[in-house]
Amino acid sequence: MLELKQVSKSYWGKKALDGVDLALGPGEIVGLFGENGAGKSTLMKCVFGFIRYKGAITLDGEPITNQNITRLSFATCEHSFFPNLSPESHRQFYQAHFPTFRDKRFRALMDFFELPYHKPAFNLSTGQKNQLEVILALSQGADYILMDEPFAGNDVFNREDFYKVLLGILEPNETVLLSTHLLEEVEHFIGRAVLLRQGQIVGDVTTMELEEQGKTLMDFVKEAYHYQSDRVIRALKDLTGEEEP
Ligand SMILES: Nc1ncnc2c1ncn2[C@@H]1O[C@H](COP(=O)(O)OP(=O)(O)OP(=O)(O)O)[C@@H](O)[C@H]1O
Repeated sequence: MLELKQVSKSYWGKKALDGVDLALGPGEIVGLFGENGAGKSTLMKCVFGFIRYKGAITLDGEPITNQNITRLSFATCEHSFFPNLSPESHRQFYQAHFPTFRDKRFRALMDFFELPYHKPAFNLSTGQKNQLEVILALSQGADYILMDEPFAGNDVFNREDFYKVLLGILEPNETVLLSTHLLEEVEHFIGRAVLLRQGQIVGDVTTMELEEQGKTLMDFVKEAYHYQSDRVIRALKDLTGEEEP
């Protein structure tokens, strides 16, 4: 289990995460949602120890160190691959460094996305770079796969088909935490939705619970955010100074 207990993070005195408690169990596929600046990327960066934070993050009760960090993998829209290396060189590097590397999955996903094996990563398009990032995170052989807006800039067919493929290849003990703004696209892929607002968890629900309540993921997010549907009209009125007809 990946567990965050009372995790807080401030940047220059301003809170980005505020007392977050979250536990992810084996095999869960969890969507992490929230408005821009809600703290989604900060939460993931804390898990990997990229930034300092207050509170505790543990993996099966142990702190995350060099001993267990390979049980986690990360796909970020900021990209973490080596720009000068080709996908094939990444494959060889991962195979040498991660005993759990899933070569068959790597090749299957490379074929699915039709990525070139021998082109340096910096020569790939933005969408292809995202694909390589995701392929590496999924092939590392990690138990916990965290993805932060992995497909910002990818076309809709690629994204939708990818989620279907992902559901087909994930093994029952693999856990995914996926941050995205594309609620509708991942609604049928995830089993649980966690909602962040101003650094705090304001919603945590399984998709089965939503179904029982007859709600969509969008309903849930709007409710938890107290979304005001007249926001646009009010903003336009303020900007143009015009009264409503
Ligand atoms: N390096 C930084 N220095 C200062 N403030 C930061 C830094 N990184 C993030 N922040 C601030 O922390 C808060 C949370 O940012 P974060 O990137 O975690 O949000 P997010 O939910 O991932 O947003 P988005 O959906 O826009 O990617 C924001 O107010 C942001 O401005």
